[in-house]
Amino acid sequence: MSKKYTGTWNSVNEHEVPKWYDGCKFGIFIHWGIYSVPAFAPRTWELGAVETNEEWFCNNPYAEWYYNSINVGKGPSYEHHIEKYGKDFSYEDFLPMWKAENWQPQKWAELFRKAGAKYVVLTTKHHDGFCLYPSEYTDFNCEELGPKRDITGELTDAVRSEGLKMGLYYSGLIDWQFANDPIFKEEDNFGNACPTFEYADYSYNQMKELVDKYHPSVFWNDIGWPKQSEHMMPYFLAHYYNVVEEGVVNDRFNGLYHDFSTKEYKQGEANRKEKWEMCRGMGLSFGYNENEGDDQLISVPDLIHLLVATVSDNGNLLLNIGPKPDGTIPAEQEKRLLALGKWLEINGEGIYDTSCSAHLPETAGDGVQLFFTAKEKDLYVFIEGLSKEENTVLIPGVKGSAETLDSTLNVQCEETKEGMKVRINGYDKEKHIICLKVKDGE
Ligand SMILES: CC(=O)NC[C@H]1N[C@@H](C)[C@@H](O)[C@@H](O)[C@@H]1O
Repeated sequence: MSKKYTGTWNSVNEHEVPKWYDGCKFGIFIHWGIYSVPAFAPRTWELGAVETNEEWFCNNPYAEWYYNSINVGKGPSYEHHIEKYGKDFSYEDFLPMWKAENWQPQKWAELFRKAGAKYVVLTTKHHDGFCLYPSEYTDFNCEELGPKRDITGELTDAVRSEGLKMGLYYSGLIDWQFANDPIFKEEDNFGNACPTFEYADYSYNQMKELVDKYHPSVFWNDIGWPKQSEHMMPYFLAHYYNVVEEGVVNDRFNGLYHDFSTKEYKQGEANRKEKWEMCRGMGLSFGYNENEGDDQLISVPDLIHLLVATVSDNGNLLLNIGPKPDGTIPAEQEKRLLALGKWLEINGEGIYDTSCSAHLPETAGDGVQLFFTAKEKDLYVFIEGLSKEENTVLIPGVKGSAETLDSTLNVQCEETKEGMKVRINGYDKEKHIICLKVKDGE
């Protein structure tokens, strides 16, 4: 008999992070919307690298912020809009250009599976207020306008048919259909972006309809929760957990509640003692940005490093893709997903369903980095920075014998008083980070 939650903080605070979420380690974030049509933002900074002040909001690298980037009336996106579309061309005028004519949700889901992802999170309503599902509370949605399909419903079915979990993103506190003064700095709006009871009711009803229609395994709220309905939060969470027993939520609920905490690019803190999730795009944007070609995206080695470093620190990686308006995924993004999947085919045993090891990451000389994960008593050692075909690496404080997850490598182990000395033959740089399994090594 599954636990029944009541609408009280005492009750929902008993909720624990479900094992499936901790074990999944790698998910795909999808930002797809009207903003995918102009697909424009300047390539400036990673979130968290600079202050989110006027300079940030007038040079916003997030292409999904296009509405605000033209609403501020200055900066590269505004100038681009005036030059390319003219000052009388509104954001909503892009809607008929979002046709999704080549969209095949099953192909997306197959790609995510091949990438080694175990869950997906789709934007159902981003800050522009456009709904990627047939909401009962607004006609500003993708069944009535633009693609004229239930994007959320079709993708949810395809993702689940490929054996992945489906999560939904909702912009809880910013909705430019309700409040659209230009945002020049975070404190202007984020704290109280939509300050009406009308919006509080609207957003509560939409979040509940998303839970009831799609039973999302992850409810990924963004920005925050309306102050006017904060007292309703435990009721929503109790309803969500009662409807979706395996449900899990992030930490963007006004700091009042979370199952897992989030980092976004450089913003946010990770504490390995609790479950957290890193989300980022492959470039500086979540929405598709035509200014981000292959050379501007994170490299495959850096992507594999990000996954290993995140997982070894008790995190999940939620890696974003920004599809084009026709429903295709940019080739440079697909290439990276497939490369990650190829690496995970060989090394996934040291990633999926592992937990944090007592061993902390450390350097092993000659620029070699070590990362660790554990699975019951077995220890997995990730070795980054090998360069030669033949390498000798000392793994301090580790005893026993190691086998490599990559069967094309040859590994000999020698126990020394400092730890395990391993000789690795057959390395080449296409292998990126390699993984050794040390039976009973944890
Ligand atoms: C830290 C924060 O509030 N980020 C908001 C940010 N979240 C990203 C996943 C994207 O959806 C951005 O467009 C959004 O502003």
